[in-house]
Amino acid sequence: MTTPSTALARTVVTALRGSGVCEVVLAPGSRNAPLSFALYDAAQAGGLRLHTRIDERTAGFLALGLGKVTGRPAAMVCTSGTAVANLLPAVVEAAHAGVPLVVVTADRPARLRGTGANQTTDQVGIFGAFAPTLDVTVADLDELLAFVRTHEWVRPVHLNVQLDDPLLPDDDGWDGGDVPTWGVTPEATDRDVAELAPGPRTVVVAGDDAGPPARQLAESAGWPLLAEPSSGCRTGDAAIRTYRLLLGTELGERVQRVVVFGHPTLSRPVARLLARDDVEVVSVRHRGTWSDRPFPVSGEHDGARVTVADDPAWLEEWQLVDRSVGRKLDRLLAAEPDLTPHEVAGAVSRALPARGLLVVGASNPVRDLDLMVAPYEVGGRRKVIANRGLAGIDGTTSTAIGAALGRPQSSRAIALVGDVTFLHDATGMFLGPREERPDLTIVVVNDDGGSIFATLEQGAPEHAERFDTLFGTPHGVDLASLCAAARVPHLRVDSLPELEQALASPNGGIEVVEARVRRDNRRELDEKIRALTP
Ligand SMILES: Cc1ncc(C[n+]2csc(CCOP(=O)(O)OP(=O)(O)O)c2C)c(N)n1
Ligand SMILES: C=C(O[C@H]1C=C[C@H](C(=O)CCC(=O)O)[C@@H](C(=O)O)[C@@H]1O)C(=O)O
Ligand SMILES: [Mg+2]
Repeated sequence: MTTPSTALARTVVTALRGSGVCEVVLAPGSRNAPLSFALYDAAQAGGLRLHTRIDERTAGFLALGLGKVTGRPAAMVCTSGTAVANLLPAVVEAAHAGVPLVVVTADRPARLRGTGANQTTDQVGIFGAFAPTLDVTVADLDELLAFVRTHEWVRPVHLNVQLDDPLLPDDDGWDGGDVPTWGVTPEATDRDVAELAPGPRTVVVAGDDAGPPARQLAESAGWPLLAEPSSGCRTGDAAIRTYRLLLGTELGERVQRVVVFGHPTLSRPVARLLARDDVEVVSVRHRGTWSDRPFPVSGEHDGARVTVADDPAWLEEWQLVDRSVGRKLDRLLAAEPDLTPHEVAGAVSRALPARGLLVVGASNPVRDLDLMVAPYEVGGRRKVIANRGLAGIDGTTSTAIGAALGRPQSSRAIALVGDVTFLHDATGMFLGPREERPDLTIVVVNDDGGSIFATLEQGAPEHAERFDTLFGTPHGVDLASLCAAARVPHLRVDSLPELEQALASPNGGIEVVEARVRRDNRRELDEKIRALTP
């Protein structure tokens, strides 16, 4: 018989494993020592893979990346106090994006709550509705299993484990114990699928995590597919590369109906289209909390299909114009004297082979990719993901490392991020010498600040005097030195051929390719691109 805290911790670990958790990210602490020892033993027994990270923010986003590619919850474990609060960014992103996640926090015993006991705060309910808390005091496996399994993998859950002294096991270890069988929740049978008739000039909008159903509808109906890079369906002949530019033309004005899948977040032209009162919007439900659409819809459904294909002339018109504007965009960029962020995104999208993994950061990189990705072939099994639940720039490096670790079958793993995004998660590169490292090329588009703001209202000349202080935030950080400090190989490139050469010859392991680009001409370049017409 071991100590009560060790017995409780082992029961919690058994419940995690009995709920399908195979990946656990641990941040070191003393109060969570019983959990740490139990996790170590379970990992040794072969029941799960254990990752250790010193920064809980990093741990949270690493677990998020693992969950995004496996579709099963990863768990993250930490000590009490501010460590718990550092998990909130990953929790709210997971909740809004519908990514499974289990948060396990060590806590002082309830008798100390409300006192000045060290490292003791109110951890029960700390994540609000984004991750309901079970305050764990007794080793009740059935209760734990019931709680962790009820969320059906579409939102995080929080186990707050009260652990009392003695915290360390007093036996020779644990064999991981017997693991309850974990059954996958059966697919709901009473799905509500909208039956759509041809006729209205229709486009299919595929936002983040829309998945193949959006493409399948567009292809069977013969409708243009406006798919964001992380939609999971930027594939096939119906996908329109320059849709965000075309929506501002006469073609876009003729749209009468939209079928929307996933979580569209990228562009104002799509947001404007979905808000138009002369356009009917049919919504296909997406995962994630707050799934109500922020625009009027004629109906919410679990799916959508057509009984007969529509007149092909409408799609053919979009395809013809798309090819024309795409050629003009490529010519415009090639005429620029310096390497442009859009060309970086284009090179990265071309370097992504079938079965490859691409993790793209918020801000301009995902938008540049949106303009530059020539739709991939169907069946290429490329996985392009982004943290679009809340479009944060935090934790992107960690998300990419987690996704690469969770998808070892990837033929190649690449991340495309901006410099501020990269700096925001610098600790994502701080892996201990015994930590598993994936092959991952992190392409950093370095324009020494946040260039997206230059393309927004605050980038107008009248704000120039305050712009860099408030929005541009130049930092002058030497990324080579930062990478050296983390012992991560770094290469700087200043031209498209250099970038293409770097992408064609990966080092292996985690590496950074820094593409230096301008930020001073971003607004002007953006305006020239937006002005392109068929
Ligand atoms: C956690 C978080 N903080 C702040 C923001 C606001 N924000 C959006 S984009 C951006 C700048 C990103 O700069 P960078 O990564 O260099 O990309 P660029 O715009 O230069 O392409 C900021 C601060 C955010 N989305 N998330
Ligand atoms: C920087 C933030 O997010 C803003 C980023 C871009 C959005 C945008 O309008 C891009 C323009 C386009 O692609 O068409 C902007 C928006 O949605 O209005 C976001 O607020 C931020 O800190 O919020
Ligand atoms: Mg930048």
